[in-house]
Amino acid sequence: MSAAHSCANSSLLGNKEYISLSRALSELRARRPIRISASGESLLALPVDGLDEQGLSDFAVLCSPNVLKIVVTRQRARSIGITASTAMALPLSGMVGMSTIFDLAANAVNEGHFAGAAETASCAATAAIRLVKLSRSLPAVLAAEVPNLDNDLMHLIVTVEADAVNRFAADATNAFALASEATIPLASGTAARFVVFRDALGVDQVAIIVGKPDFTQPVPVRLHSACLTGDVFGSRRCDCGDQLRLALARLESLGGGVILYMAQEGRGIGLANKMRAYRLQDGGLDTHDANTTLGFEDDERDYGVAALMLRTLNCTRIVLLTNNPAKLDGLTKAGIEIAARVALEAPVTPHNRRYLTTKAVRSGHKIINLKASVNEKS
Ligand SMILES: Nc1nc2c(ncn2[C@@H]2O[C@H](COP(=O)(O)OP(=O)(O)OP(=O)(O)O)[C@@H](O)[C@H]2O)c(=O)[nH]1
Ligand SMILES: [Zn+2]
Repeated sequence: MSAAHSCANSSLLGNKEYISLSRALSELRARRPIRISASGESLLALPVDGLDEQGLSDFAVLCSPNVLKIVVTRQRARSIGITASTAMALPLSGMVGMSTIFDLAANAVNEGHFAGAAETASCAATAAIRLVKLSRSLPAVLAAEVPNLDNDLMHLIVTVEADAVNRFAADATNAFALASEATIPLASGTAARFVVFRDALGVDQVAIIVGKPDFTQPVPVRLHSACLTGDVFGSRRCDCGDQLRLALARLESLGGGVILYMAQEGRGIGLANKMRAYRLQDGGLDTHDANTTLGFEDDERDYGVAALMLRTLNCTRIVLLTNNPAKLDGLTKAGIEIAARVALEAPVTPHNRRYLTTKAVRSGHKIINLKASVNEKS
């Protein structure tokens, strides 16, 4: 099989914009500041996630005398009591420490430490959040206007344009190449071909061709988002592991099919943030509100990459195994023809009932077992 969608040209002689963006992303992952420019402004930005007191103090010195702001998404702003329809920047008073900053970014309601009123985040600040999100960090950054300094340190800081960030975010996940493939015998006795794609951010996405599907007919496909806790360890908080095993058995009984195992842990927020969301759920929030309290969408997934993978496999007419209407919608919009949907109903248990009910009520998941089990009880 040959690569269908090669990565954006990342050689040194390639696209300069792409190179500076991927460098900026590496800087953010290493918890170092970057500079983001937009018309009329230039900001230094640093992710809140993973920052310690020393990092905060170094950043404050670097930005001095300019005021530090914390930039949060509209969802996070709302959860700390600010009416917002865009990302917001909150000026900080001089003496705040990391615990206050982290509270503002992700924890409790804490409105007492803004030095001034919340402002609509600028283009550069909004782009900073977008880039930080690509690194699977909490969507919150510290930002300040670039101080009027011309020293060696300033020259070391990677600079990107806000517009370029937006182009990069849209393109990077959809530019991917075939990395490798191999055949693996499964415990059930079926052979499966694991085809690994790698996107331009270095993230691996896997298509597992189970058995020998007939590609001249609509191919049975399970589009599955990674869930370490459920898929590997059988967590009872969700139905993921059960659904994965049901899907595999179903594909085998249908003579073969494809599992797209997507690196979209926690509905796209990443494993660390999923654990943060679980802690908020332990405090009483449901799975949707926990995501938005952390500043994310309730579901951050995009199914465009899955559609590209299917196209690469010559699999554009499918039977989709799912209860999730957003998957049907996402793949259809990306040009995949869905000949039929097959439900994938995991057992409802006391542990997962609340989670499944939220999915049914708030995301429209079609879960008949849930109704049956509710009726049984009443
Ligand atoms: N943020 C968050 N993610 C969760 C939680 N519980 C499970 N997940 C993630 O939710 C995703 C579930 O994905 P899928 O199994 O593909 O499916 P789905 O959206 O439930 O739709 P189906 O196709 O019907 O299974 C996985 O990425 C899990 O890691 C939770 O409480 N919070
Ligand atoms: Zn799960």
